[in-house]
Amino acid sequence: MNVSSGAVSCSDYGSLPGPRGPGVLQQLRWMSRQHTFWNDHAARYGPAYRVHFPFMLGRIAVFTTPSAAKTVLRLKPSVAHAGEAYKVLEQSAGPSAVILLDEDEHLRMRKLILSPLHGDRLARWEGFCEERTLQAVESWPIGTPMRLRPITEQISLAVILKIVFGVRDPARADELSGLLPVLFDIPLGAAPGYFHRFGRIDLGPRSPWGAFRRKRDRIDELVLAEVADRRAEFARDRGDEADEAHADLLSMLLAQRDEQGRPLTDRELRDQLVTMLVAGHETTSTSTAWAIERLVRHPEVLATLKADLARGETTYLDAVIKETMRCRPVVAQIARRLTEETEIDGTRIPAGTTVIIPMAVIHRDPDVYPDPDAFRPERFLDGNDPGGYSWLPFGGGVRRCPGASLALLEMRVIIRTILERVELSPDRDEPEQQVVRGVTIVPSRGGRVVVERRLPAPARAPAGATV
Ligand code: HEM
Repeated sequence: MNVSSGAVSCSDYGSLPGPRGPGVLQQLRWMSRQHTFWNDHAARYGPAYRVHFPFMLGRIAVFTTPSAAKTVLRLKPSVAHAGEAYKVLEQSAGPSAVILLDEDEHLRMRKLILSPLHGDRLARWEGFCEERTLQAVESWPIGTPMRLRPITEQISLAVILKIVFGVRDPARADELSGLLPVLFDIPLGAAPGYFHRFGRIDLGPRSPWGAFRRKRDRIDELVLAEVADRRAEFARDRGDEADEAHADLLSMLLAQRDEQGRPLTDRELRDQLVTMLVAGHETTSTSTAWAIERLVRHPEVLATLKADLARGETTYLDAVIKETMRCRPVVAQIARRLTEETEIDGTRIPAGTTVIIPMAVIHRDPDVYPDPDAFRPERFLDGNDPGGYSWLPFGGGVRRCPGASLALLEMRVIIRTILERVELSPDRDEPEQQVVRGVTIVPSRGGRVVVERRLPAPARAPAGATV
């Protein structure tokens, strides 16, 4: 058995409190309001409780303290399987996607996809991101409410398409961009197909699963056509990744060989590419929209940020981003399936149980974040940062989001560029509600703002060169 440190006496999973109602209702409630579900239950049952989702995960133990998060995220990869816990994503991501693998297979694939996401490689995308943001800002109407989230989504999508494919064929990239939302904004009628094969009944293009499947098949065709073109290109000129034309993920994956000298299969390539495209833009664009949603409703924070940016400083901007991701985490929880009985915060959790760490609750712990509803970036300044396992928007341990540095870079560039070029106000005073869209939590009205006026370009060198 795995044992967490610090436990004095130990209780069993069965003694954990939790709702008595049917599991189906528990799961439906979670699906409609993930963050509220975890918070309401924590308020009622305390820092450790159990729930049951019959169509997904089954028996679940929920832990809401930073110390439990630390224990769970430091468990050996052979004991805590994230791939198994995220199995519900298989219909979008594909069975060989890095997020669905565990242990050695996971480690191998993760190493491969990390190559283009290293800090020093990322700087090259900064100029492209700024350029796309400026193009978008120029077309914004003055005085008319508009939704920010679709705009930030387009910017992040353009960036991730460049990083993943390098984009040789713009028409293919455009068609792909239009189709991708079906993989994360899952139509209600197709949702049962994610949980069970009985939900995957194709009654033609107008049936929910039929429509979903056809779009997914078309995405696969487009991705595989790109893979075929690039395999041919690779065989011809063997790209050097130092050369800009081969700095994308696909070029890097094409060059990989396993111990037997075999390249990745088409299926493996498709699953990594699609996962990166989806995971790599929806979360980032939503977080960016939340940051602006929070800023326009907190004029004093906005003024401090603008003054800081005008001095060429980005410390406060980083604190604003951290505070946004604390109080509006776009992913509400992370999960691990235990392969062995494990003791967590003094409770023995049997093998086969899924352990959930809901960031949506940890980020609101008043002992760590006093007055948790207040939007206060100062919490993260001057050594106040509680750090460690209290701030987990990107998850943690060996499964920590590999795109975190890219996401933070994009958020910095997009927020700074927008604030330097336009003066924004909220379309109404009330904050936007947090609503579930697929696997992320988005602003209920899309992050609506009004452009009050345009601002003159700041006297500052543009960000790194355009790729
Ligand atoms: C604000 C933006 C983002 C947020 C909040 C976010 C959040 C997360 C979270 C919570 C996880 C699960 C971690 C765990 O279980 O411990 C994850 C995994 C992952 N994310 Fe992100 N993510 C973001 C951006 C990105 C970007 C930009 C990319 C790609 C470029 C990306 C690719 C992935 C992948 C491939 C995984 C699976 C990693 C693995 O299984 O080893 N994400 N992300």
